Amino acid sequence: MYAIPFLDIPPLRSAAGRVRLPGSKSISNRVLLLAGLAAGTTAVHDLLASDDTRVMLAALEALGCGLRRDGPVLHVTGIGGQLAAKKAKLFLGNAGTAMRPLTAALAVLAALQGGEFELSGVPRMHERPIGDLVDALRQLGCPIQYLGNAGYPPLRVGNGRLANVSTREAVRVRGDVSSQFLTALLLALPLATSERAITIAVDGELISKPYIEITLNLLARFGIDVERDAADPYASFTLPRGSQYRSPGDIHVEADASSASYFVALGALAGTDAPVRIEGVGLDSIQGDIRFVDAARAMGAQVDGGAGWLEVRRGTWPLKAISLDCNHIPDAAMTLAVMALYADGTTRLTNIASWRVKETDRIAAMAAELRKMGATVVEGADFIEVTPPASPSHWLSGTIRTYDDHRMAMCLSLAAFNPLAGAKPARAVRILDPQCVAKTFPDYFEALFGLARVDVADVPVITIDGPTASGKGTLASEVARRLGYELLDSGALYRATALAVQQAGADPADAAAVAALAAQLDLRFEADRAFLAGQDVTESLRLEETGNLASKVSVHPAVRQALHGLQLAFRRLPGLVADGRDMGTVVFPAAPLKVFLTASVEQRAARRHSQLISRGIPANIDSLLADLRMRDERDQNRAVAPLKPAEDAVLLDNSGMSIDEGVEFVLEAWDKRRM
Ligand SMILES: Nc1ncnc2c1ncn2[C@@H]1O[C@H](COP(=O)(O)OP(=O)(O)O)[C@@H](O)[C@H]1O
Ligand SMILES: Nc1ccn([C@H]2C[C@H](O)[C@@H](COP(=O)(O)OP(=O)(O)O)O2)c(=O)n1
Repeated sequence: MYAIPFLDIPPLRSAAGRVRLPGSKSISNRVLLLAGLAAGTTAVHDLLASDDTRVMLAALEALGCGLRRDGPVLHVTGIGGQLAAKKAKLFLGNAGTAMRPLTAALAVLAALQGGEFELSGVPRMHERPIGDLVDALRQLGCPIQYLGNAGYPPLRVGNGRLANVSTREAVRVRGDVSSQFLTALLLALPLATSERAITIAVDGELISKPYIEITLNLLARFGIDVERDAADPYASFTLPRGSQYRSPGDIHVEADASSASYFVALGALAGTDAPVRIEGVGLDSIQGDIRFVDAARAMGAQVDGGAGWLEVRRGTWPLKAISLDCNHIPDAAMTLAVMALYADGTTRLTNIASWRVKETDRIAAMAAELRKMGATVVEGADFIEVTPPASPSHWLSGTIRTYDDHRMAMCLSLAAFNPLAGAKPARAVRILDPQCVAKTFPDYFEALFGLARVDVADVPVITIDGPTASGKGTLASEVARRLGYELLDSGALYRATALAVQQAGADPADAAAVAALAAQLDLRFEADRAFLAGQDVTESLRLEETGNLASKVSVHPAVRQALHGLQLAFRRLPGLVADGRDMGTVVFPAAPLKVFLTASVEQRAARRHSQLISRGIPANIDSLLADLRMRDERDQNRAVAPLKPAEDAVLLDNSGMSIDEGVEFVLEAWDKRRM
């Protein structure tokens, strides 16, 4: 996950390959609640790991459910319909799929068994309406109190005493604001069927019907068959008398069909040479958003699929503008709004009023961000109309706000596509707060970068060269972390070559022998450790002795040549920070930002001294100073790729600077370049 303030996505050109998607959020949280209410243990496979499931799991734990991880499987032992804890305060973040059903289930349990629970969330959750659900639960006689504004969380359900739950009359609930209220009642009301069946009657036209189908499908998996009226299957739902949640034993969570929409769109936009293959969800999905596939086809995508897989290529190009009622695919429809940037006319998406009460007001947010890309957008209470930029030259690069909304971030990342080869100016986008994708798809950007193809010249590189102990490694790794970029510590390659020379007992002066070892270097980096031929060399790599030997073997042109390709391969999405001696002069001569880092030799010796001492390695300042001078001398005066600033390098003497000041200096210089 990119836990950074912003992520710059360079111009993307095409896409191909395979992606396995994380589990569906809607299915995950419904399954968790049902398993938590049922008696016995349910083994949940492929559960989504995300912010929204984490808050649900924390809530279940607080309510006394047993949770046990066994590799990828989560075993949930439910409370069997009996409150184990009668009081709890539950924080539910921004997870509507946790807030609504837990409100309903706990309101019923608290009324029947005497309990008191507080449910709260992040500020945005406290702006998302829940009044219609509360009204429905109050009809049953469940005591519920608003702790903030009437109609919105936070809430207190139950008051510690038993209440009379009356189920004679049908419970009426509005269906035209959010289908999550109906889902919440369907999931919770089996708890109140001991005396008689309960009917839920829907007022108004039910929106997001496919989500109700998911709910009914999962209830059936847990042994509850909801009765419906054949003539009007969305008008009322009856839970039979004596309904009991029965664990199915094992249950698999399908991959998220809404998440699939980004990769279906990717294939439609950029699957030019080979398809984008999506695994974990397919044409057999129980999720309504799978019907996004039809919408994508209507825009021109070529989609194949089967049980648990989809393959998407570009078909018609440019895409065809469409006009579509999106009631059946409310979440995935956002992806259509971004595909509309690449269409041959105006795309109109209607019946999307529910966008306004999601993680953010998605109609307003989408309109604002698409305009930044150069589109013309008209918005109404329940529709959006997107007309693409007049021509590629009207496309704009931009900074995308994401409004703490995972789907805004994922959709708008697709705007980084530049399908017209060589179109100038190429479009890049900056995504603010990229970690908001953690709500449903923590590794979304990694998955995108795994499929996207670029012109390698478009992948930005920042080079940091300088003498030993100037702080290159420290500066480079922090700059890379802050930008979410890859890191190349080129010195480590020369150091690993030095170790290989040592192990082979080769002569460091024998250029051909050393170059042969460098060419076959079996070096692997894994979670901050380095392995040479399978052996952990993290510590020996950093020894001064190794650095000095590296300096000696690196004078041979053949050795440098042998390591050249390896270094270039580090230039990957979304960008690279490379540190060494010749990053700016030889390996990445066209890098848009080159830093030459120096500090006085005395300072550097002192830094190295304290670095070694802090690692428990004995060191002597005088001999370090002598070694450093010798190394500077050799690195600066060798014939090939000597240590020197590139002509266009920014010089940074950090003798009097803190590490943070150095980092800020480079990030500011980078931001200026970007302008
Ligand atoms: N202003 C500074 N910038 C970077 N590093 C510094 C600074 N001041 C002290 N140091 C310390 O200097 C030591 C050497 O830094 P390192 O990154 O290993 O250098 P290099 O990669 O250039 O050999 C580290 O312990 C680092 O924490
Ligand atoms: N791009 C590079 C990086 C390192 N080298 C050589 C020269 C250096 O003295 C050694 C060790 O480099 P390294 O950057 O790991 O050393 P320091 O951390 O600066 O002490 O490798 C090089 O020739 N070219």
